[in-house]
Amino acid sequence: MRDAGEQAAFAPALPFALVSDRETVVGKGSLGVVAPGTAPLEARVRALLAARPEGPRLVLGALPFDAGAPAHLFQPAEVARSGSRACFAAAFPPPALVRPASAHPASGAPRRWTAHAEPSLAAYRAAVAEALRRLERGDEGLRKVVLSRSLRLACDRPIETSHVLRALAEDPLVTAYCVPLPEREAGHARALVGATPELLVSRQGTQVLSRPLAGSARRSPDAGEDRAAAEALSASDKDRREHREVVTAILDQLAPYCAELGTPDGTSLTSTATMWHLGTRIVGRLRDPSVSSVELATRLHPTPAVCGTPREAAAKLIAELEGYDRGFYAGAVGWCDEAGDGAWHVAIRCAEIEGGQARLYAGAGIVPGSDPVAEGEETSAKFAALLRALGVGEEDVPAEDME
Ligand SMILES: C=C(O[C@H]1C=CC=C(C(=O)O)[C@@H]1O)C(=O)O
Repeated sequence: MRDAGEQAAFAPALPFALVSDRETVVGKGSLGVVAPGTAPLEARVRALLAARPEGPRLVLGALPFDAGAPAHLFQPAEVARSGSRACFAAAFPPPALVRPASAHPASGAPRRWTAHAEPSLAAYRAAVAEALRRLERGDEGLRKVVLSRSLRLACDRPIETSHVLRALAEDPLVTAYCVPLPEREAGHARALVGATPELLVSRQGTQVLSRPLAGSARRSPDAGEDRAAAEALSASDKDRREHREVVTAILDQLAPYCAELGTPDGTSLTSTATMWHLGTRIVGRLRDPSVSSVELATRLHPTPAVCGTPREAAAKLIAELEGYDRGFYAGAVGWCDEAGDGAWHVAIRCAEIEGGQARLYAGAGIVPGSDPVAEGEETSAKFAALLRALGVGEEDVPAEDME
């Protein structure tokens, strides 16, 4: 574990950004990092802000999937916020030459990519089949588990993260994000970059909002097929069960904190440029306005949209069957200010980029009745937005890993 001195030396190589039509937050530089420790994260956030009264009154960053691993939260040296995308263009100006965002305008010759799946699609299907056996036996009361796989990409030159972020932010239905991470090798900028459709929790005054998603279908460029995919998802009992696990868990976790709590619109279809999902808006009013957005995020995370139910049994099965550390994938990215207001988005549809390497992650919720082939196909569909933003062609990924 790094000590507090090293943490404070964090020098982000690129800005932090959360970008959507509703809210954009851009942070540059770092005045200090929330120290690791055993005190609750919200107390450590307050301690950092109290120690540096000269800086912006908020922290930005990422929470890892494993709630026991250290969070990466820092106080930026400068921050810009807007209720639209206004401050995004100023921090990430579009390149002078107008070409498709995925063409990486500064790079000259076309980029060459190599890709391999880790685990392979075949191994992922086998893991899903094993999870189904455990679910059907009811081991440890298991009802749902979310299993992921990853794609490792290597480029013949450094990946231009800001181009990737701009390309992801073209989808108006997602929150695009870039979280600079501490470098592991000098000069190899490292960042978590993605485009999530899912809000873990936001808090503004006493208003609490969560918008969980679970249940998915690939979108189609053909309007008829696209509508049919949406209707099949809406009617799918398997997907509705998968979704209900998430909504129930979030309502249960929020109930002790809220005077009013409900799902005023019920469950409905929602989409990104590449996927359909089932979504539910959960709204609440806090009993105690001193409960911060970080505290709410750490209580809710990991929801059954990324882990499963019961939480501990699902996390154990994920560790056994996935066999890799998810890092910040399936964690949360966001911000929290001194008053406790803030927003935390589920860190999915993302890649960890480091120099010329990118590791993409995608997962799918498994419940009794899931099909290993269909779940594998769902993870392939979830890679599509990132592959497009990186400028990686389907032909660059081994066909047997992208069916
Ligand atoms: C875990 C992921 O998606 C979650 C969010 C929406 C729909 C999901 C699903 O249908 O399985 C997942 O729960 C991911 O994209 O890696």
